[in-house]
Amino acid sequence: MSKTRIIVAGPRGRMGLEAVKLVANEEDFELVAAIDRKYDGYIVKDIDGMPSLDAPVYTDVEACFEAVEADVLIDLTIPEVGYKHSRLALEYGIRPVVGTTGFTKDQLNELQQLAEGKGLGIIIAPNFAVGAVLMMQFAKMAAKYFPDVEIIERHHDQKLDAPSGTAAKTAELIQEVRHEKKQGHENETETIEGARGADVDGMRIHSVRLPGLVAHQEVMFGASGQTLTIKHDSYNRESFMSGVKLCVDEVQKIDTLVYGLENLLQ
Ligand SMILES: NC(=O)C1=CN([C@@H]2O[C@H](COP(=O)(O)OP(=O)(O)OC[C@H]3O[C@@H](n4cnc5c(N)ncnc54)[C@H](OP(=O)(O)O)[C@@H]3O)[C@@H](O)[C@H]2O)C=CC1
Ligand SMILES: O=C(O)C1=N[C@H](C(=O)O)C[C@H](O)C1
Repeated sequence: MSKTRIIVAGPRGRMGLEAVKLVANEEDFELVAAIDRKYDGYIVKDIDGMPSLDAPVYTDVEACFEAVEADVLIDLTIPEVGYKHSRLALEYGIRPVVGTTGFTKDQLNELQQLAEGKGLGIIIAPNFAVGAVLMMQFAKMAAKYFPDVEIIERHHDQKLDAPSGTAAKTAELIQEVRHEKKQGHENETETIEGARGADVDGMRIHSVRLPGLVAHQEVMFGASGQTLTIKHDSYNRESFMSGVKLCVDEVQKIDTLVYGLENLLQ
């Protein structure tokens, strides 16, 4: 069987480096290029801290897609760049697996249309950790019975987007089963702006950013005389890699956009 030919965008990042290591360690995967904004013309193994791989590095994405035959692009960058990479990848017949968070609904719709037009798969997964996906699913189940809910996500202080993609996705899943409800006292006021967090149909999202954290989320439900808390912690970035591998395998079998790893789990 031939190997899956993979391009990683963002290879020096916290997640990108872990993804490069995954590709290096999987027998069925081959790194055919990396997209990096600083090391144009290098070979991956010549960049400090990278595994010993001979794949070329490109800064110009189109030049990369023109020159390199690839099956899958793994994107772990920033939203504007990840969106641009995904569009171009689809144009070039390469299937994107996107971990980058912060895409807008319009961007998701556009990518879905493009993927379907081309008959290609694309997977956008706000969280690749299986435990986090289960946490979101359990939260959705609980929200049917507990409409009062606050999401508290905690991340390292280098994270750019707030709320996290996982929190946004959790809120979307809860919205599917929860009727809009303003929580808290009807006359509550914020004496310091933002004290009650972000408001999604009346439910609240709180984003904590501190050094020392990796990626953590609690979904807390309350009802008369009881609370229920569903919690997930990622203590390192390896926790995301089995999900990345699953997405690389699955994206080659589909011809539309899949948003969320839960859609791939049996
Ligand atoms: N789906 C999931 O399970 C997970 C998703 N994420 C998401 O993945 C993304 C990356 O996270 P993380 O690895 O922690 O972030 P890092 O900041 O560590 O890495 C981001 C990478 O993107 C590159 N980059 C930044 N700006 C540009 C640009 N304008 N053009 C090209 N490359 C650029 C950076 O290069 P440079 O060093 O030069 O800035 C770096 O290599 C985030 O959106 C995060 O939310 C994170 C963890 C899990
Ligand atoms: O930036 C991160 O670190 C993470 N980003 C994703 C998100 O925004 O939900 C996934 C995970 O929480 C780690």
